[in-house]
Amino acid sequence: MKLRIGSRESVLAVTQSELVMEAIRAFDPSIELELVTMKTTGDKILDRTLDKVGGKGLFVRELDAALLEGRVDITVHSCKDLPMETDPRLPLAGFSKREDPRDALVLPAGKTELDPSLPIGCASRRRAIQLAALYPDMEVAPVRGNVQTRLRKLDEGQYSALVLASAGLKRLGLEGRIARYFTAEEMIPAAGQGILAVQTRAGENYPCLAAVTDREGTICALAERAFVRMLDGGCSSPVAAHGVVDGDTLILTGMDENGRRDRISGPVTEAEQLGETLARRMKEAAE
Ligand SMILES: NCc1[nH]cc(CCC(=O)O)c1CC(=O)O
Repeated sequence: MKLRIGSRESVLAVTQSELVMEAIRAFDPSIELELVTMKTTGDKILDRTLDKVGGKGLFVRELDAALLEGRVDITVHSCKDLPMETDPRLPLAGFSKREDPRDALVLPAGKTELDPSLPIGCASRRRAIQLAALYPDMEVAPVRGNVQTRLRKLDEGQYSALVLASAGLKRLGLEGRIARYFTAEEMIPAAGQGILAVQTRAGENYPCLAAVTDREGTICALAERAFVRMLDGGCSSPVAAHGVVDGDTLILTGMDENGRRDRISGPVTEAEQLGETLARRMKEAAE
């Protein structure tokens, strides 16, 4: 059997797809794996922040098309880049074990302190809202591009720091660049941050994907995504959600677009309902 894996072409996306390929290979070494990389709209438009480009799923559209047209068999995504609504023709077949979900502060190479005369580079409204509370005196300016591009802009002196996902930095072997971790309470992560999602075509069944799928990753992805979906937040909305599994209990913390926070807990078997209930409760409180 041969399996073609569709991925964005950034170093991080390829590294993540290789993690999935390794798990599949360990599960069944007889499966022939081929990585097919492509640029997505989100990779091509680099001069604007993505909420200005509009439209959801800027990092997935081309991969969805390749999957629908049969040019690839599965696609690998950062869960947090996926739109909250999924095309019934392209179900999410597995969520991985979660890498560190926290956001992190990265300083320019050689620096040990924030330069107050330069902005913190961050293109996500979710991060910007929470940064304002953590660093009330610092300016925030947008930065785009893949992780390597952003780090280059940082090191060239355009920013005092960047806020990036620890997960991406760790997977790229760049953990050493992290100057400060924000706890998930200080900065609630994006829904699905640190989790990989595997997408397939409806009707296809790949038993090897069991090797990629993780119980806690799945519970958190489902609950966090349900929360954001119910609040009507896309992948570029400032809405944040973070789940923690403790035995059979899920503790889910959410933030709405006004920066209000709330928390719910309940059985892991009701992950999506907990996300929806928390969102409904926060909507009502905001009215
Ligand atoms: N939006 C870009 C993106 N998508 C996934 C990650 C990191 C990996 C992850 O969170 O799973 C990143 C980079 C970042 O936010 O720093």
